[in-house]
Amino acid sequence: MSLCDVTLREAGQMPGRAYTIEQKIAAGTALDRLGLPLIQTGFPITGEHDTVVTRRLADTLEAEVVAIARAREDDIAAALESGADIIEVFIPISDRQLEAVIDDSRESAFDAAHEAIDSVRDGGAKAHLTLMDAFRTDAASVAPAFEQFDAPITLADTVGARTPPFVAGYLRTLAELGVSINRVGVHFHDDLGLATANALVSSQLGVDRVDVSVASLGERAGNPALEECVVAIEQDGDSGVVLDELVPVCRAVLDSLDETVDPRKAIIGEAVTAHESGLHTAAMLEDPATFEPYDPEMFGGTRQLLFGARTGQSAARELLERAEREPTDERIENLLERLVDDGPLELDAALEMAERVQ
Ligand SMILES: CC(=O)SCCNC(=O)CCNC(=O)[C@H](O)C(C)(C)COP(=O)(O)OP(=O)(O)OC[C@H]1O[C@@H](n2cnc3c(N)ncnc32)[C@H](O)[C@@H]1OP(=O)(O)O
Ligand SMILES: O=C(O)CCC(=O)C(=O)O
Repeated sequence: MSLCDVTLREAGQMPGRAYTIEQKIAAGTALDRLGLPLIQTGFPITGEHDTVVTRRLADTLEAEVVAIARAREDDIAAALESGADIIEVFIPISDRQLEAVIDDSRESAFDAAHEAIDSVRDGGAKAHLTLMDAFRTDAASVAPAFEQFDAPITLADTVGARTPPFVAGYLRTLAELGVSINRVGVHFHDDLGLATANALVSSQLGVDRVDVSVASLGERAGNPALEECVVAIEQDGDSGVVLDELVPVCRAVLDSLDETVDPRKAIIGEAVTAHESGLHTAAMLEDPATFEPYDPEMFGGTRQLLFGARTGQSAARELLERAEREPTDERIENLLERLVDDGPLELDAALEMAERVQ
């Protein structure tokens, strides 16, 4: 399974955003440190901005650079002009989107996609196909695309309407209809807060490609969070990314784009690897895994043990022992009082206090 990062293209669609070319180049360059196979950079028909970003990143990144295009000659020409390695042609496939977006039939959309894919290949790029709103389309209407097109096909939950049980059932139905799941890519949105869960279910069922974005940046509620998918996949599998760069790269991308996340954001929030509860810190001094799901350092993050008003006798005793002081009852009480007054303190500062306390 390959992860495709879509941050640059999806984040650029968020209302009010006007990233500069240099911001996107910095973000794309940082992303490349993760060793991702695919980085989607933009939609070149929208203008010079996405064309320049795509061209510069296609010239410099190790990852294959993906540009998107409608199934139209002008879009394909613009995408080819941008120098993208892969051009991802997208067409609507649900009845609702066929009517409202292109006012045409599924057969005509397929015909346009065939022509577009031929043009992409004639122009020297690789072609991928995305079926918009696929997850709101009867599987029997989606399965024929896998017979008709030899390109990799991504199925999009364009409005983020689906749940993990639905996604699993949908992919199994496609398999029963003869589709090889290892040809399927998936693109989810987080409108129900389930994009990451949907991505993981798809990954477990053996899809070929999963689209992700840093901190879920993307249209409306965004996409599966890159950092959440990587850490979750790594619990029992291989995400294929450079693990100890994960947190630094995600933060570098956010900095480049001038985006912030809540301190409590999973994996990359500043607060999510900090612990102050007395029962937890006491046990974590012995064995950090007691109260954490993964070692943050494995992903380039840092664990923070804090000592203050919530510290209990066990942790105070351990601090004194580590500071090579006899943990008498009086000393434990004094240390706890000092921690209430001056805390919360990080481990080193708490140890210094334990060294000095009467
Ligand atoms: C699901 C996604 O996230 S897709 C990406 C969404 N991103 C954006 O929309 C980026 C910002 N958009 C834009 O800058 C503009 O909308 C542009 C440059 C893309 C297009 O602008 P315009 O040419 O003025 O057209 P407009 O936005 O009205 O698009 C409608 C046209 O696209 C056609 N179209 C829409 N989707 C497709 C498709 N997948 N394949 C082929 N044609 C399509 C419609 O049929 C319609 O064609 P018509 O003009 O011949 O009637
Ligand atoms: O991923 C693409 O190629 C565009 C389609 C998309 O973003 C979506 O359907 O949500």
